This record gives sequence, C-alpha cells and structure tokens, in this order.
Amino acid sequence: MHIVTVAEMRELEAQADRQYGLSSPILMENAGKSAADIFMAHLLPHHSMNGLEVLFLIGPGNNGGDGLVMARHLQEAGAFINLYYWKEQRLRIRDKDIAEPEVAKTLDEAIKSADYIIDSLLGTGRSRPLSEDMRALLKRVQQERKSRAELRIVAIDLPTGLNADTGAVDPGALHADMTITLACPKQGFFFFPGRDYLGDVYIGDIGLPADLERDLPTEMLTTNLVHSLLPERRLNSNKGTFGKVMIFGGSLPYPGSIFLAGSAAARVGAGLITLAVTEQMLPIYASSLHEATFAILPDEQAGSFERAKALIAHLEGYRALLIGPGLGQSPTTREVILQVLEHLRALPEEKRPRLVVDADGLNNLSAMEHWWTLLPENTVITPHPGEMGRLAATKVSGGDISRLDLAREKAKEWKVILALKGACTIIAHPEGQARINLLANPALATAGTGDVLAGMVTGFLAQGVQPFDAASASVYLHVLASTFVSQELGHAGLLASDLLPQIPKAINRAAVNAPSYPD
Ligand SMILES: NC(=O)C1=CN([C@@H]2O[C@H](COP(=O)(O)OP(=O)(O)OC[C@H]3O[C@@H](n4cnc5c(N)ncnc54)[C@H](OP(=O)(O)O)[C@@H]3O)[C@@H](O)[C@H]2O)[C@@H](O)CC1
Ligand SMILES: [K+]
Repeated sequence: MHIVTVAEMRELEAQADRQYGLSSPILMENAGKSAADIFMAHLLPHHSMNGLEVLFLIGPGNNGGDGLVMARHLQEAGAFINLYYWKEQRLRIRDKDIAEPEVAKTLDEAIKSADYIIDSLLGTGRSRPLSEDMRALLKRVQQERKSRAELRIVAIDLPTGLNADTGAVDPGALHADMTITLACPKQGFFFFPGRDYLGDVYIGDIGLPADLERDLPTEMLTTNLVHSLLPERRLNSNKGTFGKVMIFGGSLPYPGSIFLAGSAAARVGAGLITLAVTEQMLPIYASSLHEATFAILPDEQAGSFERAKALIAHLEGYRALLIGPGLGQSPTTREVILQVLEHLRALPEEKRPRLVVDADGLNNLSAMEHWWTLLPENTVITPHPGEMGRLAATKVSGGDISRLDLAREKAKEWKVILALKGACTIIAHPEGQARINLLANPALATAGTGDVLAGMVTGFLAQGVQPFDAASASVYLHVLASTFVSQELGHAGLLASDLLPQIPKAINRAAVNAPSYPD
C-alpha cells in the first residue's frame, strides 16, 4: 500500500483517466460506494442502518462529491440522511429543503440528534487556511462530540484542515474517530500533529489499477506487506535452518538490554542465540535466559585486541550480529567495534554475518569520524531521535515531516538501512524507498523496547530476510505486539519484557490473517 503526496495522488488520478478511461465521476462513484461500505462494516455494535441519523457536511469540491455519493448509499441502506452544503449554507433534512431563516437553528438540532457526522468538507484540495465560518461549524461539531460520547465523526479522505502532505493542522481542524481515506493513505497521516486527528484509518478502494502505484517511493507497513516478508518455516527444519544470532553488548550498569534483545531474536524465530559477554556478566544471564549460549569475552583489562579476537573467533557460522544493547561506551569498547567492523568488511558477502547496530553501538560509532565508511554493506541501524541527532550531528524532530527527508537523505549518504524510531517509525533504504508505520503506541515509550526491536531485526536477518524487509517486519510486529499488551494494560505501564511473549502472536496474526490494516 503506497503512501501519496497530494501531487502524486493527482498524478495517479490523471493517469487513471488517460490510460484506463477512469474519469473523475467514475472514481467519485467508486469512492462514495467504498466509503459507504467501510462505514457500514464498522458501525458501533449497538447501531443498525435502519433509522440511523447521519449528518453530512458537504464541501464545494470533490470531497463533498464523495460525501454525496456515500449519503445516497447510506440512505438506500435505511439511514436518515441530513445534508448541510457549507458553501451555499443550504440544509436538507431527510430530503426536504429547510427554509433559509430556519437553517441555523435546524442545523444545530441536526448536530444534536446525529448518530454520525460525516466530514466531507475539504480533502486534498484545501489550498488555504479554513475560513472563520467553517472553523465555527467544525468547533460546534467538536463541542457536540465532547458532550456526547456516543457521537462518531467520520472524515472522508482526511479530516478537514489537515495538511495531506505534512501533517500540519489548521487551528480549526476536526478530530475524527474514523478516517476513510480514498485509494492511498496520504503522507501527512504519518506525521504530527496530523496523526492524532485521524482516529481509526481505513482505506477505500476506488478502483485505481495497482500498476499505477508501482513506482511510488513510499509505502505504508501493512499486515499484507509484512506477511509477504516473513521467512518460510518449512517442516523439515532444524535450528541451523533458522540461523544463529550473536549479540555483543551487556555491561554492569545495563545488564537487561542484551537479555531483551536476545529473547526478541529468539521470539521472531532465530535458531540459536549467543550472547557475547564478559565472564563477570555471565551469572546474571545464565540464570535468566536459559535458551541462550554464551561467547565469553575477556574483560576490559585484557585490552581491545584480545576482546575483539575472541569475538571474531566466535563469529564463524553466525548469520547475524547485533552490536550495542547495554554495551557501554569506553575507548576499548570503541576499539573492539572498530576491529570487528574491519573483520566484517573483509569477509566475502556470503560469509559475512548481517550487521545491526543499535543503542551504545551507535553512540560509540557517532564518536568516530566518518563512521559510516566503517560499516559493511547492508548494515541496519536503528536510532531513536537522540541517537540519530548524534549520528547526523543535527537536531532531530520527534514527529514532524522533516524526519522523512532526513531519514531518506541519511540512508543514502550513509549507505545503510535506517530505521528512524519514534511514533510512526520510518525505515529508509539507501536507494530512496521508504516504509512508514501508521501504528504507534505511546506505551512503547519506555526503557528496553528499543533493545527488543533491535533483537527482532537481528533474528529475522539470521533467517535470511533481506535487511530492509527485516527492519520493516520488525517495526510493524513490534508495535502490533505492544497493542496486544495494551489491550490488557492500556497505554501505560508496559514493560519491554511484556512484549516478548506477544511477538510470536503478532507474527501469527500477520501470517494467518491479512487485512490491509488491523482493526
Ligand atoms: N479528482 C478525483 O478524481 C478524485 C477525488 N477524490 C476526492 O476529491 C478530493 C479532492 O477534490 P478537490 O480537488 O475538488 O478538493 P477538495 O478537497 O474537495 O476542495 C476543493 C474545494 O474547496 C475549496 N477550498 C479550498 N480551500 C478552502 C478553504 N480553506 N476553505 C474553503 N474552501 C476551500 C476550493 O475552492 P477554491 O479554492 O476554488 O475557492 C474547491 O472548491 C479528495 O480529497 C477526495 O475526497 C476522490 O474521490 C478520488 C477521485
Ligand atoms: K474531509
């Protein structure tokens, strides 16, 4: 499922017309029908279409046109339809025009009695700030929504006032409970503050041929996509089939990280997990992660050469290596990393373990000049905004659109697969493609969840999944796993280790059930 800018959406529509004769009226019919179908499939459980009161706010452009088509279908299905034409200030209540002097009062009554209010005022064609009278109308709707918990607001294509390219919002923008977007999700959905205005997102099929989208550079992570990226699990397998993972990390102040990463690699299905730690750390892990094996490294005093040599000696036969969780930052650690990277770069591709660098691996790297030239090809890095800021020597925003440009630019410059973490994580490929996760869960904003993600990526790499795909699948499944935890706990209080048993369930969900977007 590709993500579009407004210009790309217009180009798709123009091509659909030129190449397939799908004119604007045809697409609008499809859009309204599809929005009606999605709406009816997601009614609140106590509602039925018979006698449902639906108020449509109709705008002056094609977004309003979509609303009118949808209204016709809902009426045919038994709903009572009220239409407010914003530009003309005209109101129709159940097929009857309201006399002009009565419009304001009757509109207010229609707002008060609506079960659903459909926002089809403006879509991708909004070209300037909202007018004061439109803001006043939206404010009235928002106020009604606050006072009546059972009222639902449904945005067609996008909530009016949201910038479909950037996610910026007009001060009058409407918060939707549900957004039914047409053809493709819009780029602005993935950035803040816009993301918070969408509610649940559904994508309405308007019949655009799939091949028109093929060359678009940005994709949304969906269950379908992730399903196609998961490694095969053949019956005739042994632990060698699913690859060996080595993790270099763990230090006295941060003992938990490597445990989380190692467990997560196992939870995505890697065959064997080895933790490369000093003897001093061993008792901590041996009693908590029974399934792991250990590569015992000499401690800091032994010097970097001896430590690197021991790690390199263990690497043979390993398909994936994660450097970083809880590793700490010291000059000898940095030296070890340098020597291991040199070793990896010298190996032929087929013998080289795939590399993931996270956390202190990244912090150590960012202290080295031109660090990206030290990485072997196809390395995955998974920085959060703070780590990204250190790597790029710039300030990195938490969630606005500048993240996408930065991720693309740096993945290309550094020749890495870059997962820039945050709400709506971006995965950027050095050749310019990007994938973005619409799923976000504030419960993940807690210590250790990044270690889990890095471990998952490494575990998929060990199973032979390509780096861009391993990062993509992990990002999606990581949030999906967190939503399973949140179904029980809510959106706070999650421990990173709570994610671990949910990871196989998330994989199972992606493997078995493949809707375009999870409900
Ligand atoms: N084309 C297709 O094939 C398909 C299109 N589709 C649908 O069409 C939507 C895009 O349609 P669109 O381009 O007509 O834009 P839309 O968002 O309805 O608004 C434009 C109107 O609003 C006006 N206006 C602008 N800013 C304003 C403001 N601040 N305050 C007030 N008015 C403002 C502007 O007027 P003007 O600037 O001329 O004064 C113009 O009249 C898209 O989101 C999707 O829903 C789908 O069905 C798929 C097929
Ligand atoms: K809208």
